[in-house]
Amino acid sequence: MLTNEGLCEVDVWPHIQTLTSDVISRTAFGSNFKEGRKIFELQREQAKLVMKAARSFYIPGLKYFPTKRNNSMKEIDREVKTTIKRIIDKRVIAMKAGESSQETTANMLVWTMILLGQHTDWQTRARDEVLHLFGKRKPDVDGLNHLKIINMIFCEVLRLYPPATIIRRLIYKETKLGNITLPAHTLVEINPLFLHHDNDIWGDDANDFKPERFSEGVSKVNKGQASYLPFGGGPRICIGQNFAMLEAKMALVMVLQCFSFELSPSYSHAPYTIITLQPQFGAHLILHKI
Ligand code: HEM
Repeated sequence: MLTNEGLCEVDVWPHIQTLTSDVISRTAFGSNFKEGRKIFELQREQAKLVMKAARSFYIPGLKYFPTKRNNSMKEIDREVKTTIKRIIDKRVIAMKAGESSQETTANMLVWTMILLGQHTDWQTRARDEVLHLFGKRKPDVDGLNHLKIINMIFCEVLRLYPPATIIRRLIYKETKLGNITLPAHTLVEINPLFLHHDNDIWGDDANDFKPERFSEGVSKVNKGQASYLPFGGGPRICIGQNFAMLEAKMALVMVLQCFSFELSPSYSHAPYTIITLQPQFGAHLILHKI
């Protein structure tokens, strides 16, 4: 794959998706990880169909008609259920949480590689930190917890490209929100993407990649408000956030130890949402072996 100059162009997006679904499949399904991975592949297909349905005209009752899309969705649903049942029958604990967690972690990693391919000064700072802590050694958990620059970078990536773009809450009793009174059973949608780009909260440079914002941790940035919500908040906050951060750090450290990279001219910037926030046309990078 490498040219004589030791570089090559790779769309890293599909590889990152394989990596994160492999990690969660092995963690959740143990020796049955191949079947687990199949579930994630089916779910990716399902997400595309759900988005198509959400973007088309709403006709009451249409979902009960045997259209091509409805039939495909039912077929995928059946296959996912049969596969999960097969795994449970073999007495392996299937972790339901894994369904979208591999996707969100993949999103965080891919946007990180894209942004570091663009902001190579931060890539150099991250690599210096990695080489200082680990050299070319395999990273260990203790060392991963000491990564400060990489932590700041991930926080800023999650601010600019929060994988979960919508958080929902169903209000169970009448609630006052500022000067609005919301009746019971109202569905409230919070959009972290808008919140994270709000100039009033983040300043005029809200759209810029500036990991230094997080140099003193997340709580300083929040200023006592819930203005930074990549993992949601409250009692239903993401339970996998530490797992995700550890996994992403491990992967990024190993990439930084082996390669330097920059954005390829064939990369085209098109964030879009298929349940989670993804790069529509992949993530083409030029890798240099180091
Ligand atoms: C960068 C990666 C991830 C992001 C950005 C993310 C984001 C989120 C968000 C926004 C929520 C909703 C929280 C709320 O409603 O307040 C959530 C819930 C959840 N996440 Fe994650 N997540 C990630 C990775 C993971 C991983 C790796 C796992 C499991 C290993 C996981 C398991 C869960 C579970 C089980 C919930 C539901 C919690 C509940 O309803 O009580 N997540 N996540």
